[in-house]
Amino acid sequence: MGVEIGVEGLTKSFGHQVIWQDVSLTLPAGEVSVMLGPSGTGKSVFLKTLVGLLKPDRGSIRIAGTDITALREHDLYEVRKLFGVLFQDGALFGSMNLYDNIAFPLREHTRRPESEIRRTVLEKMDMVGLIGAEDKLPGEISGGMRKRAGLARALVLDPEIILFDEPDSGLDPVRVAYLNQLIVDLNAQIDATFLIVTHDIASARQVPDNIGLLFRRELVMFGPREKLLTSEEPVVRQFLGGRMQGPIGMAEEKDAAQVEQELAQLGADADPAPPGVPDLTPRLLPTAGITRPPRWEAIADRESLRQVRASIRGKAAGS
Ligand SMILES: Nc1ncnc2c1ncn2[C@@H]1O[C@H](COP(=O)(O)OP(=O)(O)OP(=O)(O)O)[C@@H](O)[C@H]1O
Repeated sequence: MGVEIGVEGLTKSFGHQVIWQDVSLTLPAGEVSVMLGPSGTGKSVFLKTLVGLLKPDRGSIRIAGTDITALREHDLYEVRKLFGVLFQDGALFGSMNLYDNIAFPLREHTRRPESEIRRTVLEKMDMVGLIGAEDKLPGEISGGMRKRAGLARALVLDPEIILFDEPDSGLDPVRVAYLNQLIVDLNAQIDATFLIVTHDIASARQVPDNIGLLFRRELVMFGPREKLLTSEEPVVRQFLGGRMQGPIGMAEEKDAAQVEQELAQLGADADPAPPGVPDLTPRLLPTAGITRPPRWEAIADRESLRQVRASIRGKAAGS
């Protein structure tokens, strides 16, 4: 069922620049978590720290019970095998066709025979809908296909944890919708813990079990999707509402006086999500036909219960 990642008091700086400090959270085993935050708040740095590519200044990262911040490079190499990472641009080798790109980790890290490699590569290409594109070069396919090829490559070593660095960047809304469905379907099919870094609020509303928000060098909040989506914390509401009014400024945080002035100007009426009114977008469920593990059955039951309640409330309000 994937592995749990426990982060405690994590701090990272480059020279005098503190990126974030005292970050504590638990990524529950097998669940999908999303990390949000304005540009430059250190989301990619967080992913790189989790996978051991960057060393934190302080704090611990427990993966399957081991604090990886205390490990030497050789042992970290073993831990990294637990991870599959989907980099922003798919990070494919431009001169290799998709088949060889996807086979690459298997040829590098295992001694499996080519027949077995072939079976695994085709299985993962099938999972991401790329069968038939084996001979294509990365330069010959669309951005969406490159992301899916990157995802197939992240899957070949059967990772326990998959990190997605802005999987939606550079994709049109329709491709983002397909990719989100693919992420949910994969989570139902494989036993892995997912962490997705994204700017896309629509994805954050529909896809994860948990949402976190990095801002002002801190983890403002991390918790179940429902908690964040109904939060009245100003930073969370501004970010999830995609609004200019609030503590988050164009280049950096605004000063308190400016925030007060804007909120006063805005007035309660203009706020699209007034306090106390939960805006719960329905959760994206695995495609029909995919066998759901008990975790997803429970999510689907909760979702249909929520829809029944919403329709009863709607009828009561209309009568
Ligand atoms: N290796 C490094 N050395 C020095 N500074 C770095 C390094 N890597 C990242 N930074 C700095 O850390 C800060 C956070 O960068 P990061 O890419 O993690 O932000 P982000 O939240 O992922 O941004 P975006 O949403 O725009 O991708 C930036 O100021 C960046 O310049």
